[in-house]
Amino acid sequence: MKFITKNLSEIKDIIEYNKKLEFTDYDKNIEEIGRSKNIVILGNFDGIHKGHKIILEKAVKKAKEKNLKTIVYTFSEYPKNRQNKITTCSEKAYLLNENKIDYLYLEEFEKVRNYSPEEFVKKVIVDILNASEVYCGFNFTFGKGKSGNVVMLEKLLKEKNIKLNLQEPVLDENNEIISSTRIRKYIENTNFTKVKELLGHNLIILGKVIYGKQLGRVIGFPTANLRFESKVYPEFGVYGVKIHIENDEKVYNGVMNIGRNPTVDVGVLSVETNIFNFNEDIYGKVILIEVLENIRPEKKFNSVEELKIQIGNDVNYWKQKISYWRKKYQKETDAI
Ligand SMILES: Cc1cc2nc3c(=O)[nH]c(=O)nc-3n(C[C@H](O)[C@H](O)[C@H](O)COP(=O)(O)O)c2cc1C
Ligand SMILES: Nc1ncnc2c1ncn2[C@@H]1O[C@H](COP(=O)(O)OP(=O)(O)O)[C@@H](O)[C@H]1O
Repeated sequence: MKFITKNLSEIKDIIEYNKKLEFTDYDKNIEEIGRSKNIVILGNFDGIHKGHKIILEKAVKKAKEKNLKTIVYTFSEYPKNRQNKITTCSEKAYLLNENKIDYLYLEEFEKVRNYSPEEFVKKVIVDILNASEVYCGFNFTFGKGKSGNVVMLEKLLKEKNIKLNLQEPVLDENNEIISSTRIRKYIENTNFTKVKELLGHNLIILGKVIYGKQLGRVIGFPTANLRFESKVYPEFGVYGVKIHIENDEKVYNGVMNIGRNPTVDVGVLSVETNIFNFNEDIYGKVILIEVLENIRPEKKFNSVEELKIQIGNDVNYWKQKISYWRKKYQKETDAI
């Protein structure tokens, strides 16, 4: 997958994590997509849930049949869910690449926010994206103040000889519409069975390992700390996770704490993971965490000694669970 963006800082984590994702010149990529027609997929795609994946799959299949490229056109930072997004730009890029998209176009919202629906179709879909077909969901809106809906989009595209493929709502097992809003609630309530059912993958957290208090190693549980992003997190607490490390083929198990470390800290928000059977310096490396299960809420202990005992219990609990699953599913691999 290639990126079309002028804001490199938003995707630097994913580019470091996956060295195969080439970053090429903005102008060169714009020129490249202008050379032949493309399949364009429009939407915010927060989370890349099962509904999104169905649109992506259909678009990719069509592109293969017609020997065309797929472009996901989305906003890099969308004001509506700046604070409570499910996926950061880098996480979205990771998931879109998994779904075999050719180009990810990250648009600056400010640049197009005042376009009328007509202008948007002409300037973006026709002139820049060079679309032969467009895919989007039933509730897609566009243009100044969200003045355009899918009915208007279909009409405007038809005038330009572009076909619109509209995706009807995708339902979950209880016949409820799968939506980013519902998934956000399930994440906050730590209902990871539902999160996985609606996303079609485990909740992921991708980020660079930064320096913390350097106390973890002293109490016997070093933790790889990630910067706290403005996005939706499960409630403060301890979680069983899988960890993938940049440039490392292995998948590791571990336990993660999200919170303010009230026992020892003045309240800095942190996301930190103790990786099992691991002993390397990974400061500055990008890691990807898959969140599997809630173990317990974060707590203020009376002493660091008590905290240390409890972390030991958390680690043992999760290790036992892993060995139970390994036996049950007869898995040979290190990570569950
Ligand atoms: C599995 C696990 C559980 C944790 N639970 C708590 C907790 O309940 N309360 C708390 O104050 N800190 C908790 N922490 C965070 C520790 O306070 C933190 O890891 C330690 O202070 C080291 O921080 P550092 O990585 O910045 O050096 C937990 C950490 C881990 C790995
Ligand atoms: N098993 C492990 N789990 C997590 N980090 C580890 C592990 N082994 C070594 N490390 C390294 O140690 C660092 C964490 O040590 P820690 O004392 O908690 O320092 P900090 O407070 O800076 O995170 C990690 O960033 C990583 O580079």
